[in-house]
Amino acid sequence: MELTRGRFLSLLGAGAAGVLLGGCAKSPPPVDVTAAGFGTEATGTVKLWCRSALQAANQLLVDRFHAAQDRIRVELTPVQDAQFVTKLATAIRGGRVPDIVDIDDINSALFINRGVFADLTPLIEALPFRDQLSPAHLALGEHDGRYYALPSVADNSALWCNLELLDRAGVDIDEATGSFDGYLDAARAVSGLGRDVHGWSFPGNGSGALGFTVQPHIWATDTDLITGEIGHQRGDIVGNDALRRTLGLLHTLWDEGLVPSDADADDASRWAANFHAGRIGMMPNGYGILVPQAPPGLLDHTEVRLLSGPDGGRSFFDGGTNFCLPNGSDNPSAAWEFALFCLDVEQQARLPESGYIPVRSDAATPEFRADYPLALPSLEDIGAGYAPLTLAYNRIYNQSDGPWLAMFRRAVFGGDIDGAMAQAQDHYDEILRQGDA
Ligand SMILES: OC[C@H]1O[C@H](O[C@H]2O[C@H](CO)[C@@H](O)[C@H](O)[C@H]2O)[C@H](O)[C@@H](O)[C@@H]1O
Repeated sequence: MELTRGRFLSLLGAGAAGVLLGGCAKSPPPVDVTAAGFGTEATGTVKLWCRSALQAANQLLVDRFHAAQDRIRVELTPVQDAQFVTKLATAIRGGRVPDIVDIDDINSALFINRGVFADLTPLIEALPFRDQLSPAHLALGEHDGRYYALPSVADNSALWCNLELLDRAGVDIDEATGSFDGYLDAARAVSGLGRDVHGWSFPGNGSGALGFTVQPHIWATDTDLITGEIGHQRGDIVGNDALRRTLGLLHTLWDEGLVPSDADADDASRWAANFHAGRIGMMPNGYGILVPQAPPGLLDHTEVRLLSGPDGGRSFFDGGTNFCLPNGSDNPSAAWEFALFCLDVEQQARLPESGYIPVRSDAATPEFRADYPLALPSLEDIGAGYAPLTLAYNRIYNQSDGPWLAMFRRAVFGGDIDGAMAQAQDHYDEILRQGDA
């Protein structure tokens, strides 16, 4: 389905629409990635936009690229996550685009459906490591059987476990982490260790962080909360048993005091502190949040598992970034050369230094396994990763006035699971209808 200008603007929100409605730029010609010599021996400057959260990771790659060759210089511009879509859309409308963007993978489809990114299919299909690339990242960059995005960096959620607490509570990590019954038994046992110790933790007022860490419990059953193809999507909320049981688990954890008592107010800014203090048994979270700030010693008795569904299964949020080349840029050939450099195993295997995970499963070399055991679980089971392909992700999950957080809070803190799901069904459908209208 081709996304009309009206649909595109409504998805971006009123602020972006106001800017973008100002003028009507002509569509630039698509980048021809099949031109002779494309992506080799290029010269000049590459303008790269990255998510500001990933600035350090991108800067390391740029520095190493500069050290490895002297034909191409990369100018890095960090852009706040909340402004990325609007700024890029504005640049596209104005006809002054960067050569390459390292965009949140869940936002790739917004632009791909508008037809403003280069078709990278022949380049991606020719990569010798194409089959090792993260399938979920690739899926977010696919449209009508063509690929418009190259996976670049993974930012995955998983379950982080404090083995010292689990051992003291007499809990076996594998029994504890394979089902909701296992989670609950273990959380009760760990919480019994002391007043300040809790079996579980979640940021009950952090919409995006909850989207990142709670949804995989549902995906582990091969179910999503959104159903249908872009253009015909609706919520799969009422009657979604995996969702109902997930909300039920989280309500029980709250109701029985198995999570910290201020979890209802946490917008994810205080989230990791209790785990770092050694007071949380199990917590869904991301590598980049837990590892860089961890106090000495904690990680020696930390293990990571993928997130389970109610009765088993495994999944994780396959977040992070994709490289995309906006049509109409000055130097796409050099941009692709830089992208390929970043995809080298040598570069990918160093991503945990800046808090991220490779997008190539073959980056799990013996050295990588020895150096970064806590980054391994999602890489070893890369096919279990998922992220929803929708144009409405931000409005449903990342905006704090969206239906996801409202459903979570009414169900988990209010205990009205059925009422919360019924209300969310209507709100999901409304947003998806507007987005697809
Ligand atoms: O929007 C999809 C993205 O989800 C993650 O971000 C969310 O969780 C973070 C905490 O884990 C939170 O700090 C952020 O505000 C949330 O939007 C993830 O970090 C992204 O890489 C992922 O693509």
